[in-house]
Amino acid sequence: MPMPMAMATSINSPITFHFLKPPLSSFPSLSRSPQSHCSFFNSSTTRCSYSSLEVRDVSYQPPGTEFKLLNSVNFSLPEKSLGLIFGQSGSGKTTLLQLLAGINKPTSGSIHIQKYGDDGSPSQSPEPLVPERVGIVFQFPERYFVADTVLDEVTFGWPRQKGNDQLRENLALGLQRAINWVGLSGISLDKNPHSLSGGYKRRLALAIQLVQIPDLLILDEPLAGLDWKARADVVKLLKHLKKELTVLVVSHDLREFASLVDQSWRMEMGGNLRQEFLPL
Ligand SMILES: Nc1ncnc2c1ncn2[C@@H]1O[C@H](COP(=O)(O)OP(=O)(O)OP(=O)(O)O)[C@@H](O)[C@H]1O
Repeated sequence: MPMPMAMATSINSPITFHFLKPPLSSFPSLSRSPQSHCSFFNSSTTRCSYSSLEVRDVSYQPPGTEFKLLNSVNFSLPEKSLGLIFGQSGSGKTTLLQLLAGINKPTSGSIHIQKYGDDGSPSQSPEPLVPERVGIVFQFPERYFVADTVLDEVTFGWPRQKGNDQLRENLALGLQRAINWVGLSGISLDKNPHSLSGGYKRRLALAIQLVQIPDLLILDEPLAGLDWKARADVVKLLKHLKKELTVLVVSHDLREFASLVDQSWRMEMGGNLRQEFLPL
């Protein structure tokens, strides 16, 4: 494993990095740019601008096959909210997540971020959701850990060449924020990721996706394989994260997510998505 560009000198919070001057002792709370902005018209009326993920008429037919896995999928998810997709195994949920993450391209339809003004109408042209701005945590992410230390795992994809100090400094700042944010700051960065508890492995997988704040954070079955305590921990963490991020979850664990879900959809066999309250 090559040495990471950012070398931790202190393994407990706060993390410090050789190339950061001065060493960080605190970091700002997460903020997204652009943020939603509210105007106050009178004592009872507040109008806010906001952005929304908009999926329009998305269909997907794998190349070389004759059948559609997704059939004209439509939904919107406003920023800083949590949406949950549930449905039968094999209905197409993961297929949809893969399109949102840019792993595959829709056969037809569009996936955009649309900004809205105070009056609720679009304030500019929709922007495509770019894969670099999407964080995705697959099912059982710990199975894909490749490094011997937490620090190497989290910095694995970082640029290694010299001469890009600004980028590396930004990544280091983002890393410190992400580590604190998911509650990993008490964990030694020298620890082997595979020796972490189930819940902490999931936190690490989340931290990796949060170094650069994504426009959309996607989680595929985030509670799968965890014991009851770790499941409760992850749910609590997501409750916190959704205040700042747009989160889309695919899960069968409807009861545990019920208190966090802002919108939900059922994926029906044949790849048809329809809005539906959680069937609890
Ligand atoms: N590239 C592909 N070519 C052909 N069929 C595919 C391809 N990818 C997925 N499928 C099929 O599409 C269907 C939907 O799969 P998908 O993984 O999206 O379902 P899912 O709803 O996420 O299921 P689960 O809840 O079990 O994870 C399945 O029948 C799967 O076998």
